[in-house]
Amino acid sequence: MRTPLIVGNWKMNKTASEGRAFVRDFQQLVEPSTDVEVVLAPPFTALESVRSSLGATSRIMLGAQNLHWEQQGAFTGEISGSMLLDLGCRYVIVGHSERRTLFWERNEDVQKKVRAALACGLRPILCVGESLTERETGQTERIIDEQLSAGLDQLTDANLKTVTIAYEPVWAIGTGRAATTVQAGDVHRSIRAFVANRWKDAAAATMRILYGGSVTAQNAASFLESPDIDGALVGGACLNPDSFAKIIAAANRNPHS
Ligand SMILES: O=C[C@H](O)COP(=O)(O)O
Repeated sequence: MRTPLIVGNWKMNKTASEGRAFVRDFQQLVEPSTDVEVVLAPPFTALESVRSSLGATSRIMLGAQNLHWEQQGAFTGEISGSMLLDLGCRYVIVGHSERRTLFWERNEDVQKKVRAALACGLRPILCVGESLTERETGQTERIIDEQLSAGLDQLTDANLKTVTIAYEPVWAIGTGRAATTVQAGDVHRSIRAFVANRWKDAAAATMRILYGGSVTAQNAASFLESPDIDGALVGGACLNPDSFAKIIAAANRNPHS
């Protein structure tokens, strides 16, 4: 049984006080049941206000959008996993395509970040996905296999169990042009097969694979009905409490076994 996971990646949006206002409205619309896990991933500067607004008993979890691979030291402007853990984060997004393309993160960097997250007890959400050119030139599978090979390299079974993969075709992010459910379903199936071949069937069976890229309240259900799509990594549509709550409701209606 894979519990659906819906993650809202706020990217560089919302101040700390806007984060408080979001939580106030959002909690009136949704308090997740045991059938779906919900993670809010605000910018670093809003983590504390979101955490305190959610309250100690909320089932809604906190995630971060990035971390540095070192625990501490002379890395001006960076944030470590243990700092995030101390702020109440349970999840951290690693290797988002915006980090890879705008901030030059390489597979080697992503690998170090996944390991650093696991070492301090955070659950990494490893993002993979192809660009439009890579899809059009038939390289989707190769690119994703390389990203998975680097990100999951040498992880123990216990560690693999706490990793989530997010498939985000770069051409679908923020464009309003989501992948079709068939396109997403095909890649999700091949990610699961890759994990099964390379690691263990058991790891592949329990690993959650999220779809991300122009997910909306309108199209979420069609993705979540697909047997290999275990949730969503949502950007634009998570910034509005109402549309994000509707995406969560779609996950609640589509439990996977
Ligand atoms: O992390 C979220 C993704 O990049 C998707 O963003 P989007 O829903 O705005 O396309």
